[in-house]
Amino acid sequence: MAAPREPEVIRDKAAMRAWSRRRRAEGKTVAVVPTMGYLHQGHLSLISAAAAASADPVAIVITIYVNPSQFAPSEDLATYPSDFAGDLRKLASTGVVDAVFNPPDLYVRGAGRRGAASGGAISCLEEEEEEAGDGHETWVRVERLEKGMCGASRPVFFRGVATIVSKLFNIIEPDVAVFGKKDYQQWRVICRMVRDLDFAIEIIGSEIVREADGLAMSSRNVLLSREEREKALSISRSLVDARTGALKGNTDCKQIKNKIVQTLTETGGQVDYVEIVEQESLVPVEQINGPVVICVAAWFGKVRLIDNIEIDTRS
Ligand SMILES: Nc1ncnc2c1ncn2[C@@H]1O[C@H](COP(=O)(O)OP(=O)(O)OP(=O)(O)O)[C@@H](O)[C@H]1O
Ligand SMILES: CC(C)(CO)[C@@H](O)C(=O)[O-]
Ligand code: BAL
Repeated sequence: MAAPREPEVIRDKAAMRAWSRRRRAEGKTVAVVPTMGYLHQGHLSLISAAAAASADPVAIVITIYVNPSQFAPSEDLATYPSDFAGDLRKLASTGVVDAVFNPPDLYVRGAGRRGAASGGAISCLEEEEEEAGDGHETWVRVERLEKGMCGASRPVFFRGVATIVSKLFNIIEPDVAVFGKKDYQQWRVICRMVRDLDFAIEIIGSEIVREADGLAMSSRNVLLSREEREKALSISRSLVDARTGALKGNTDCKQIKNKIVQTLTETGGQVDYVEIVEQESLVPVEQINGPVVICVAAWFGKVRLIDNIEIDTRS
């Protein structure tokens, strides 16, 4: 384990790009871990994956930026948890993080929005509706992969994610970027975007880190009441049961999905979706007979949680 070390905090994009270029000139591999902050052990596991990404010395950059454009106006941008000082302490304790990129705002705001709203709790969707001005208007879309699952209930989510990740890639110019498989569809969307747009960046998908009782770690978990958290354990339990069943031959997707929906509903969750899809294409399947992933999103109280489990009945 490395000795604790304070990372450098960089807020300006030109300074970030210059920092990154200096590290590359020193012969280092630059690895980035994009996050929205309120860091937990899941994020720290991505940092470990970044540190192990190359035999060359690795310069690790964590981005902490709550991207307004991936939230629709009805979503939880305003209540998204944050604790920058706590995040810095956790990052320092790893001893391997070199820089934190924490910009105040990464969007050019139109004339009507300049000043007061900059960086605040405002969705770019709202801005588009309110002004047809000179603000940000360029979007990256991964047209098919963004449509189902989380894309169905969060209409601007993947457009916002693909756009901000492209911007971060253009600013930091990393060699490697690490994403968690907890956000499975997001990881696949980024992989496809990188392939299609020829970003010269290796994308690493890192395994889900769970609490001891199985709950997938997530920044939003802090918003759950004790009762909601207890009920939310039904997500990981039902996924593990489905996997165990599938490996024993219960491979009918309709039955598996119905069972998960029933379990989540009976424990007080409100199901957004349960889907069983091919791992890479995210195309829904009717029968499990190859590498698939079961993806779930469900509300417990006011908190929407996602989780998934990969299954390959051939292995
Ligand atoms: N439990 C986890 N295991 C592995 N990776 C994770 C885990 N939780 C988050 N990540 C990854 O960390 C990166 C940053 O995610 P983010 O900052 O949104 O945290 P989060 O815990 O997913 O928050 P949210 O509550 O918004 O879902 C993403 O690539 C995400 O997949
Ligand atoms: C990738 C990301 C940092 C883009 O804002 C975000 O969606 C997240 O934290 O998963
Ligand atoms: N981890 C995904 C970020 C979001 O839910 O907006």
